[in-house]
Amino acid sequence: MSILLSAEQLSCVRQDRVLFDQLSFDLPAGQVLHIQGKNGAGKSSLLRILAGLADAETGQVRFRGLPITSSAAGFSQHLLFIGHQAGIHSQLNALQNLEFWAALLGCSQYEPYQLLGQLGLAGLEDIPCYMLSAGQQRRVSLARLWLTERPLWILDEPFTSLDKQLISRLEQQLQLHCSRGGAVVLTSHQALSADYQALAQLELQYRW
Ligand SMILES: Nc1ncnc2c1ncn2[C@@H]1O[C@H](COP(=O)(O)OP(=O)(O)OP(=O)(O)O)[C@@H](O)[C@H]1O
Repeated sequence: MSILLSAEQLSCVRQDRVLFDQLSFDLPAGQVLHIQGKNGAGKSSLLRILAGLADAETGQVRFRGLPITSSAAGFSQHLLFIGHQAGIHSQLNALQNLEFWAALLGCSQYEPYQLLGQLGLAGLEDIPCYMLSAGQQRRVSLARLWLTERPLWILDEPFTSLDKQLISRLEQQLQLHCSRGGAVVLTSHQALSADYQALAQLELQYRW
């Protein structure tokens, strides 16, 4: 399998605390990398570095062999990053958020009502997102995963606020993405339950 993403000797310091040091790994196409660790261990910091949103103290990140800093704009075309925040426009409704992302992600072949139905949002299409529950807002946010062909997904706590049914549906989508040659880096405090063709675990130890 070809390597999509490589972390090489990454070190990260926040508030004079070394979160991780000399961290290296490869993420092949088809793999899910599940990053775990206690609160404050540095999981989100690592994801932001992998996504090119923050700098490491040392080391570098490569996408398909090239440093992501060599073409940040090019790299971002291959990446879907969903952080802690839902990242939705709260004044817009679910349908309008979908339209925005579909345009941004260059997706023209999708059935918005069908997708929202799949995500358990049927009947809620016209309500401004700020009126939705936390789990419903998370569902709207995750709709992006059904709208993109970008190969690399970096997802910070994607299962937060989701009920069991949606967790299962999301895991199916991750499996499908990997079977198509994509790869996923995610953080989660809970174990993954689907049967992934390639699943790697990385535990970040909390350092004082
Ligand atoms: N931008 C920043 N400036 C200063 N300190 C930061 C910054 N971002 C994170 N930190 C610190 O780095 C440490 C790790 O934070 P991070 O969010 O990466 O942890 P985490 O493992 O994702 O935690 P959680 O499981 O609670 O989400 C924390 O102590 C935090 O206060």
